[in-house]
Amino acid sequence: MSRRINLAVIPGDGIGQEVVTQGLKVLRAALPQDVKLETQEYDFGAKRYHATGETLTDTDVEQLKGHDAILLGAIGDPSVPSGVLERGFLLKLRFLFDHHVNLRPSKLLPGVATPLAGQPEIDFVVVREGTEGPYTGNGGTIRKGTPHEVATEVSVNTAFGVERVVRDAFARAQARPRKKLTLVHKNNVLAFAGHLWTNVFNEVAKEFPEVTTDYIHVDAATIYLVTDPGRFDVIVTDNLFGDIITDLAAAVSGGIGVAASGNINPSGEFPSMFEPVHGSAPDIAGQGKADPTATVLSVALLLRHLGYEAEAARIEEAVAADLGERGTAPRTTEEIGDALAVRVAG
Ligand SMILES: NC(=O)c1ccc[n+]([C@@H]2O[C@H](COP(=O)([O-])OP(=O)(O)OC[C@H]3O[C@@H](n4cnc5c(N)ncnc54)[C@H](O)[C@@H]3O)[C@@H](O)[C@H]2O)c1
Ligand SMILES: CC(C)[C@H](C(=O)O)[C@@H](O)C(=O)O
Ligand SMILES: [Mg+2]
Repeated sequence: MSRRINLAVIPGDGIGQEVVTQGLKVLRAALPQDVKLETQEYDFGAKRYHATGETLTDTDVEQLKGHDAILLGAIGDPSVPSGVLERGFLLKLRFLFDHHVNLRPSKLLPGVATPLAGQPEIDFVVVREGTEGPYTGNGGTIRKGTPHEVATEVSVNTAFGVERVVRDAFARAQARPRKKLTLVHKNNVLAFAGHLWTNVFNEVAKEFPEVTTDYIHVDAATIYLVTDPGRFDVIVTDNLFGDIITDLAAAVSGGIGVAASGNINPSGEFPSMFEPVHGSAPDIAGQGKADPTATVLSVALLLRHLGYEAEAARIEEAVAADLGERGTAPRTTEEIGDALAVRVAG
């Protein structure tokens, strides 16, 4: 295991800086003395865009390649046209660094409020494909701005891309106690892509006889995520469906403020990037209201990815203990970060 972590830190926009500061605080508290943490901060986001017109240059990409991992707060700001930073920075980086496994765990911890009735058992992982689907920018517009405008946004699904993420999801299901994998798609309507996903899923399933499998249409999946989330163990799904169901998954398992994610490049060819599922939350930015827990849990995913399992587990235990005792009195972003850092260090 490397005893040095060379981390790229991208606070980004809105609440990004606030939550990343707390994430780094907890990271420092979790690391043993002999692990040297080197961080380099990058100023990607709205400010840089307004100053230079750039979102992510070739030079930036080369520099980012030199890091062991990336910690991102969030990107996106009302002062920048929608999509410019999301596509020009975030998706560009996910694609260039081949982050094809977008890992989004959901666990309802004891004592944590959920809008669902009772206290259902929620402990599942969504493996969201991260480089294909309707996200690739394959589309166009004709007769723009006229009453006869036509817009297309093509969903790209390759056998190569689907197979590698499905295989990853099977391996993750195999490693979990329940060993269950659910394919979520919409193969009754999106027949071409749905056929490819279903076929690949069924083929790869033959290599994992211990894994129980099922299939659910994405619309029905939103029902079960609310009425029977305990049925899920690992879910594999395409990029857009995964985006949508993981916000819903967050909402039922403690809220968007505690939902973590990893954009993983499993081969290690490029650094993986860890970030909260949420965005830059301009509605609460700069007010100390953002919950940094999602970022802290993303730091735990980052540590696990780099081989620091004990440190990752300690962060998760600290979060579980803190959430269990939170009560209703509101705390600031910094107060939550401090409390977590103390628990982790203690
Ligand atoms: N990975 C990313 O960088 C990322 C992810 C999602 C959205 N975005 C971008 O962020 C901007 C805002 O998007 P949005 O409003 O659709 O989604 P959002 O996730 O930023 O906010 C949705 C709601 O959740 C709340 N929220 C989010 N994070 C929270 C936290 N840590 N603690 C407490 N409440 C929190 C917000 O206040 C808001 O009410 C847009 O520009 C969007 O494109 C970026
Ligand atoms: C901001 C946007 C590009 C992004 C996505 O759709 O993947 C976000 O919603 C997320 O969930 O990380
Ligand atoms: Mg999203």
